[in-house]
Amino acid sequence: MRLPPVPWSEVERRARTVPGGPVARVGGTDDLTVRGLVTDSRLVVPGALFACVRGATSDGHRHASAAAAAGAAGLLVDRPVASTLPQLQVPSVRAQLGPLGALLAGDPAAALRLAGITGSNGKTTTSALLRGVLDAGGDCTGVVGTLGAEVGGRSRTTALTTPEAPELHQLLRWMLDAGARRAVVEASSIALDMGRMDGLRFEVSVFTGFEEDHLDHHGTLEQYWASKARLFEAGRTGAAVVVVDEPWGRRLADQAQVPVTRVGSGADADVRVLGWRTGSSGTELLIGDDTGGHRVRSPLVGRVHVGNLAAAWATGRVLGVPPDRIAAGLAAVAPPRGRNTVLGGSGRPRVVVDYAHTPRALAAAIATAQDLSGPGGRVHLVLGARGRRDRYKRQGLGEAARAADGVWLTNEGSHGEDPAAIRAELRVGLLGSAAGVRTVPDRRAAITAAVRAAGPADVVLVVGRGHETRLLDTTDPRDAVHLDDAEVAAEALDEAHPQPGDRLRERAS
Ligand SMILES: CC(=O)N[C@H]1[C@@H](OP(=O)(O)OP(=O)(O)OC[C@H]2O[C@@H](n3ccc(=O)[nH]c3=O)[C@H](O)[C@@H]2O)O[C@H](CO)[C@@H](O)[C@@H]1O[C@H](C)C(=O)N[C@@H](C)C(=O)N[C@H](CCC(=O)O)C(=O)O
Repeated sequence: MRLPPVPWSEVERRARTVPGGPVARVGGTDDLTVRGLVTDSRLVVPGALFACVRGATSDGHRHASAAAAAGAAGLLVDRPVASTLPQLQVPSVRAQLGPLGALLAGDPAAALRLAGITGSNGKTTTSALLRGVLDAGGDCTGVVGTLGAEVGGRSRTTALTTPEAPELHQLLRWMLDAGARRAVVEASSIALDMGRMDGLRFEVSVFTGFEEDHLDHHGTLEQYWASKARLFEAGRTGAAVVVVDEPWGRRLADQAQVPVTRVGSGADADVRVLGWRTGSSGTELLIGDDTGGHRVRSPLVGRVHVGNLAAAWATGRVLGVPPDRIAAGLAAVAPPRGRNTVLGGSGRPRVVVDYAHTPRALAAAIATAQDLSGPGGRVHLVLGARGRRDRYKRQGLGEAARAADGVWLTNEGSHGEDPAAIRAELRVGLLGSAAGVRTVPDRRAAITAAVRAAGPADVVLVVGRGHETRLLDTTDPRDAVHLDDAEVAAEALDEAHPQPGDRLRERAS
């Protein structure tokens, strides 16, 4: 639906609702209207309001003339710029992105029931599960997160886990127009910190777990924690579902000012995991809650999903979905792309492709690979680390990798950093390890070599990139090349371990 343009005076009125200081209008007659809020001059369309955001590498104020050339109707600034365009000067442009993004998207969040999901790991899977649960309960639910945005069988790509506020509101509008009544939003700590979700009100928010990550951005673990905890403030969410199997979850549950449903395996859990088992065909768990015991089956593979499944169950209950509908929803959700994606098997080695990029997630992924290996089987790990990001994690990743039987050190996108230096830092954690460590700098070659070396009972675990399909080795995004770990693994499996049927077909052709 194309929204009507919004009068300049209304934009000004909404801007004044944001606390923090004076709003000054420079130019722009009362009959001026704007259509859409944009933060990137390269994405400006005629009639848009261009928000000049000061960033880490650039300053939107410097791109005002490019925005004007592209047809922007007005500017949102925190200092006046030399331009013929009318300007709205505010104390903080970032603080306005939520309220004005909402206004210019027709306030879609007001018509949607929202669920937010945060946690160091498990956000994407839990979002997909919750969406499945809500749809099984009879709703049409949109979802936005690391894998992009989806509603009613349609999808859109996004660059960030939680998009900048104007894009987020536009996506919510798109979902609403497609018939959604609810939306599940993945909330990254960086987004919470930068205010991308300010102004959104969640019916329920979910916490899937916490470990050290994104310290390049947050500085300290405490600040990282505080950013995540922000999602659970009383003004932002109505209820919380918290996985309490580790101290950070218990801390959140204890300090939250909203009603909390505790999820875990301990006796204090409101939704309790009473037992579980996982294998190559999926995961089964027994959950106990105030309505009794429930058997849950899911095609998702790996013990790491036990908490995600239980959290989705609990959230479904908080939102009033009956237990049989929740169970049906969880059973119907296919594994999200690159989250323990399992290939091979049936007499061939298995390959697991996973997004694990933190030490604890890697340890869990290796444990899952061990669960999936056959008698006497070995785990071959293909490991790298992304360049120019969270360097402090590398030694911990190396340490976690010691649990594998063999490690293939490789590239994960160096982003301009020296790839050999990245591998050297991973090696520090692996020092003295019994695991055989080989270095194959080219990622495609490393995956292929690991698959070739694997026996029928073995598992090759490829971690770090999961669903990602672009690999970047310079600082210029235009240099990114296509590389899909699952695609490479499937090719290597077919080449090194063809199924009997494949050979027959080859001979016949
Ligand atoms: C730390 C952070 O959130 N950075 C985001 C932020 O960057 P920034 O404020 O430093 O922007 P900048 O590049 O300096 O540019 C300033 C402004 O000028 C604009 N500009 C720039 C160039 C130009 O030609 N024209 C123009 O208008 C930019 O669009 C921007 O509005 O605004 C940019 C524009 O929206 C984002 O692309 C950028 O995300 C960067 C790429 C990023 O990698 N962010 C990651 C760390 C992130 O946010 N990740 C989280 C967590 C994921 C997880 O949990 O795993 C996420 O939610 O995705």
